[in-house]
Amino acid sequence: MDVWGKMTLHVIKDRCEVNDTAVCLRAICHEDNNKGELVDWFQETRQEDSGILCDAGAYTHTSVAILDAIGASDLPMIEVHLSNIQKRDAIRLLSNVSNAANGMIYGFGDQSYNHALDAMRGLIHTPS
Ligand SMILES: O=C1C[C@@](O)(C(=O)O)C[C@@H](O)[C@@H]1O
Repeated sequence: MDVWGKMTLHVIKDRCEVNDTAVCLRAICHEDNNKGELVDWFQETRQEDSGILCDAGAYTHTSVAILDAIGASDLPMIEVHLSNIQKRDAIRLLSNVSNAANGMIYGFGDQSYNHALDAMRGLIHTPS
């Protein structure tokens, strides 16, 4: 079974990083296999950052450090996954990261990221 699809992260990144000038949204993508680097990345969120889309990969299911770093950023966060983590093996049913998430989008392959960007646009631009 093809779980993740054929789209490379490089292409997904290029697609997400296209400036959306209509709503002043600019995505910056960061990919790292090292959990500490990811924690650093979340801790270094910049003043101009408005939100986080997070696919923590396998760390989703194991990392409290990533959860804490995202929580400390005080930014809206949408958890994203290529695959439907609820439909896979039992170990993926638990997400630590979702405790800091405004919402989750998963199971749409590479389109998950587009849907998550749309959802983030809504979160950022909906007056509270
Ligand atoms: O690394 C990954 C990829 C994933 O985050 C996804 O995007 O489908 C789902 C995780 O369970 C898995 O460990």
